[in-house]
Amino acid sequence: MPGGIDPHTHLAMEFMGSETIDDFFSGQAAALAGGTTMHIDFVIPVNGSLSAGYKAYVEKAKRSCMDYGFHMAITKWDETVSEDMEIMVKEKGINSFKFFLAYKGSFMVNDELLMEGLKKCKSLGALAMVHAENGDAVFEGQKRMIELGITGPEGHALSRPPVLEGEATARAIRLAGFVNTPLYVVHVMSIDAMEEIARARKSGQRVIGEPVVSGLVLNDSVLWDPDFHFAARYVMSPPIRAPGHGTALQGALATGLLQLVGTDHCTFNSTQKALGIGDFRKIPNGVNGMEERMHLVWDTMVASGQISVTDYVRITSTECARIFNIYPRKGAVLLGSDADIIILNPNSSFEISSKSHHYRTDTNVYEGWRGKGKVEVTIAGGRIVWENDELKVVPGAGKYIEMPPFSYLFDGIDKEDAKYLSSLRAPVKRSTT
Ligand SMILES: NC(=O)NCCC(=O)O
Ligand SMILES: [Zn+2]
Repeated sequence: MPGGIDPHTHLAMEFMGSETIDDFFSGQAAALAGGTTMHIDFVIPVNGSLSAGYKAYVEKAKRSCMDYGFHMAITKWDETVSEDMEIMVKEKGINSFKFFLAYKGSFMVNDELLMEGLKKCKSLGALAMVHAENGDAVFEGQKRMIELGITGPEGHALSRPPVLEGEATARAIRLAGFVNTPLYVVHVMSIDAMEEIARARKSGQRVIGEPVVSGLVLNDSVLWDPDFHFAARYVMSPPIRAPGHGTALQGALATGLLQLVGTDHCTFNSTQKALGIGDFRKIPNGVNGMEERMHLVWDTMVASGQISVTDYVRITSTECARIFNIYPRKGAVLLGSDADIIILNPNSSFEISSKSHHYRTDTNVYEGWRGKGKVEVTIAGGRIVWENDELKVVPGAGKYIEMPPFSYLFDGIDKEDAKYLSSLRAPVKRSTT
């Protein structure tokens, strides 16, 4: 089957101490256990420029073992950002931009900035992505928890309940509808957000929903664990939800209400997570998933009989390639495609442990998980790169994949816009006499 494509990881959270960059480059094997291409979110610190960030990350990515592409996060707005976006799309092969509706005081954008970004994305044929949580309300929720004396990791979940994810998802969807441009909702973690996406799609709106492995297979009980260090490992945003959300998200994937599975891989080690002892707001957000995605989705959804092998290929590979406009080069085994192929043995089993994983980080949120369905061989670009649990490729072998704008999600938007304009019955010609 075609190799996995991870639509969403966080390389550049390294400026916050994340070790993801090492997982990706030095840890090498992580994503090759079934993944052949990854998509990296690349968050520029608020005072940096898009062009400078791009240059820096292109340089680092030269060490990559696997093919990769970039998304870029937009955290502020001015003429330079707008011009840089244009350069990124037209000259650098970036066709998606992420907007954070959460993280008040750092990455968060307000509605005005979001709309500027949506309009710019539309004009460039680039896909707007949103981290959908109401950042102002989360801030309020955090204050409430601290006032109640709730300072541990459970305060993280309690301060940003599903309703705040649902609200931001609905708002982003409506604003994207108002601008009439496609929208991609990253890390959908709750029924509330999923239902907003499903409703919008039913009405014909161009909205894509991406749940992530952690949200599909874990539940929030871990955040109530009496051991701070254990609980803190699971802090990510939006939070891992109460039992019931994950199974509903699996059902939505199975029935096509949600479209593809990401990881939002963004690891922090125990020392970094311990920064939040006594104040959950200081626990760096993020969990692993890059190395486990293909195995866990197979185990929980295919081995359990919930979806077919064809569906598995669609949600782990093909749909991502189509959305980011690199199909059929990626996401397919066809004449002329990149020959990215995995051989997954449904009868062999896997076990996850921080002792054997290929990340730099010292913990694994899926510790002890055993399951069925193991990727035994990964072929990238026609060459075996992973076999017998061994990496057979050297840093630098991965290629940068340019992603052209105007994916299928933009088909027909011009006609819809023309229809809208002709529906206005305005301006009304009036005589002033
Ligand atoms: N998701 C998460 O907790 N960490 C990565 C940054 C983000 O996307 O929120
Ligand atoms: Zn995010």
